[in-house]
Amino acid sequence: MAEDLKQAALDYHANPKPGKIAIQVTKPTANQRDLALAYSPGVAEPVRAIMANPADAYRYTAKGNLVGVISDGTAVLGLGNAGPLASKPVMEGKGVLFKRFADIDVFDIEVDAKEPEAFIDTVARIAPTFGGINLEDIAAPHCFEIERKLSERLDIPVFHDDQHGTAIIIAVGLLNALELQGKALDEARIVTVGAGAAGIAGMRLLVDLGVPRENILLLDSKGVIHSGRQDLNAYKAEFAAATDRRTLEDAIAGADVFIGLSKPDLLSPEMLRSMADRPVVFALANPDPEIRPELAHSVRGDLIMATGRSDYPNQVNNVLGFPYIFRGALDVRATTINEAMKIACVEALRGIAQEPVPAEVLAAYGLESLEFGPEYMIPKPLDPRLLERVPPAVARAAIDSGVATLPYPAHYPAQS
Ligand SMILES: NC(=O)C1=CN([C@@H]2O[C@H](COP(=O)(O)OP(=O)(O)OC[C@H]3O[C@@H](n4cnc5c(N)ncnc54)[C@H](OP(=O)(O)O)[C@@H]3O)[C@@H](O)[C@H]2O)C=CC1
Ligand SMILES: CC(=O)C(=O)O
Ligand SMILES: [Mg+2]
Repeated sequence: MAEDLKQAALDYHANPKPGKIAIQVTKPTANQRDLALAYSPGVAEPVRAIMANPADAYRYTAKGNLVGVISDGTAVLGLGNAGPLASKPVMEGKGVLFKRFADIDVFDIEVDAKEPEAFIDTVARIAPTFGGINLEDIAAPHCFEIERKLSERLDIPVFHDDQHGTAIIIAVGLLNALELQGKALDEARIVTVGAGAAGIAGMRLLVDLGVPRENILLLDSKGVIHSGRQDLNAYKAEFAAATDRRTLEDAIAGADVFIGLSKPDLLSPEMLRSMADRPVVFALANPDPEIRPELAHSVRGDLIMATGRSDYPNQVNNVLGFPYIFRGALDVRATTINEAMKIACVEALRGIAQEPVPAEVLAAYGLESLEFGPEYMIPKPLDPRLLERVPPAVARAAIDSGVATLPYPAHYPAQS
């Protein structure tokens, strides 16, 4: 990152007051009567109502529009185990995105828990506060157990964003990028570096969407995940390939797609040169991608390139997913976020990128024109159509798949 952007980022977070998000009071507090309603004695009435009928918590408290963004700080972006305290700017950032894009309130919670059980117990104990739990930046393999056990224990949606949010956006981007490159999803040879939360969930969703497992080579820090390895956890073992290829250099030769969910600068110019014609390169590590777009474009002119960042075209980032998935899930009070809801989100997002771009999106990005193509194959985060289209698709899928407890919202489609 350029030095001036680094300093600007620190200033942005520090001034005019520290952090990026604050709490707002939503009811009058001007006089004695207001206080008598807000607090004692008035507050006892909703307490009594909720004691008699727990569902009244959704009527009388902020629970129904409140998501817990919760991390243990073990996989903060691509910066590794930064710890819970240093994860707080990212968690506040997710809160900003939830609020800005889907009007969802967030408490960010950073938990100092070394073991999954301690983390699970902490989240389960505070869960009554929330309408949903967004787990963030929790390293594999603990993230899988944490999400599964919390989902079993709680009757509100529990969603590990780095797994499913990322997987959904990768699928959207890949479907559109392959279409532009004239390649079929079920024929493309895919090499993914990073077999953690994002890598495993991303590949699982692609398999669900029709990618043959044998078309995927997955790599971790030790190289290709192959059937001869004795050091694989159960999640990596799902993708163990019968192959002689061992390194990224071996794996990438002739591949159609590179997906990076790992660390900076792992894809060299020579490796990029060795890929098939018209490749797709998603270098998604944040903040520094597996290959810089400037470098990639200087190596070959026939690629479609995406990063996870806001300052390049084609931002493949879970910001396109989690605000709208939770909006749809909360609005029908879904008990979980299931595969049908994820796939509905993929379809809704995919279509938006293929349609004409509204003037307000052009204005937000300082562009004169933009159309579906190599430099625009996924919607821009500031596109108001995201809120209009994605929550309805998710809500409908929740209803159709039987996990909604409220009917389709009368006020849909939501407007930004
Ligand atoms: N653009 C987006 O929307 C998103 C991007 N990401 C990015 O993906 C990356 C991973 O995140 P996440 O899955 O949550 O983290 P995890 O900690 O769960 O997984 C990290 C994975 O990266 C692998 N890895 C580390 N170093 C190397 C290396 N030198 N070569 C190959 N593989 C390596 C690890 O290998 P091993 O298993 O051997 O330790 C592990 O499999 C981060 O950079 C993050 O910013 C994540 C979510 C969303
Ligand atoms: C985008 C995101 O969630 C990550 O890089 O971890
Ligand atoms: Mg994350």
